[in-house]
Amino acid sequence: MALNGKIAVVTGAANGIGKAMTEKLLQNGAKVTLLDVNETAGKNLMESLQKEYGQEKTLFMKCDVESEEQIKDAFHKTIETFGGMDILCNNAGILDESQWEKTVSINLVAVIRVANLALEQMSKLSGGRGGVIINTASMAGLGPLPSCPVYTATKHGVIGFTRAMGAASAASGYGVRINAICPGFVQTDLFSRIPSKLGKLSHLDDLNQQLIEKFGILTVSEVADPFFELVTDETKNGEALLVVPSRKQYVTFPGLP
Ligand SMILES: NC(=O)c1ccc[n+]([C@@H]2O[C@H](COP(=O)([O-])OP(=O)(O)OC[C@H]3O[C@@H](n4cnc5c(N)ncnc54)[C@H](O)[C@@H]3O)[C@@H](O)[C@H]2O)c1
Ligand SMILES: CCCCC[C@H](O)/C=C/C=C\C=C\C=C\[C@@H](O)[C@@H](O)CCCC(=O)O
Repeated sequence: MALNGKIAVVTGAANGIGKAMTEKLLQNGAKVTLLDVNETAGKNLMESLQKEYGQEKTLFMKCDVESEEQIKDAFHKTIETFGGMDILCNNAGILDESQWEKTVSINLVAVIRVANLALEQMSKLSGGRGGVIINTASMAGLGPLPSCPVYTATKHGVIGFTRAMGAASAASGYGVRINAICPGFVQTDLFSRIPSKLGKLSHLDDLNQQLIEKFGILTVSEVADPFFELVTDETKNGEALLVVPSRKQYVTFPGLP
């Protein structure tokens, strides 16, 4: 999928991995709507990107992925402004074991809500032109992080949803590929805040340090390249792509007996 003229929406676009996804998409010719609750960071980034890529290439909207109304407004504004919607980067997420309901609400419920609302716009069966959805899961969606069991659960859920929804989309003829990117540890604000976000399991942070030693830490740019492969490789659907400093790997899952 060449990106010139393609139109993307990125949630959690103002910082971290979402910001890197946004920049990668713009570098390759796409137009991008940036969505984030952090209005200051989002507006500052949009102004910077408009100077680099042109006024007509980016749009920022303050948007809380927990709000169905705000997501619907963002998709309608994207289509009104740019003329369509081809790519969704379902990326916004938090890690906060002391606010576990909010973590589930943002990391799983909202990922499902945003994907379903995007399919209403993108599916060829409802007047869309097809495209691709990339859900941001995590290595914690493939193996447990004892210090953050709720976060682990949400990311396992994102991978299960991705695999099932990708199969459903193919079987239904939506024309929309759905994949998950599963980064290991990535140097971002979320990563930096972890020790203060573990709640009653904060005594287990030393286990995290052991895992960080084992797997290393990615830069956001190191996530952007494999992400771009999931966007552009039209053979990829229902995939979970693990990314750690030493390797990237399409995960194979045990089949049903
Ligand atoms: N940093 C890591 O080690 C790592 C590894 C694997 C996966 N992830 C996942 O990558 C995604 C991005 O995380 P990050 O590390 O870049 O974090 P980050 O905190 O640096 O950036 C997340 C962005 O999402 C925004 N956001 C948070 N809640 C939101 C909401 N309700 N609505 C809209 N925007 C919201 C924040 O304002 C922020 O700009 C998350 O889903 C996270 O779980 C992170
Ligand atoms: C406490 C850090 C939270 C960061 C959240 C972010 O999503 C990053 C997660 C990164 C890594 C998670 C690793 C989980 C590892 C264990 O499940 C381990 O058992 C997996 C072993 C897999 C292997 O190949 O050995």
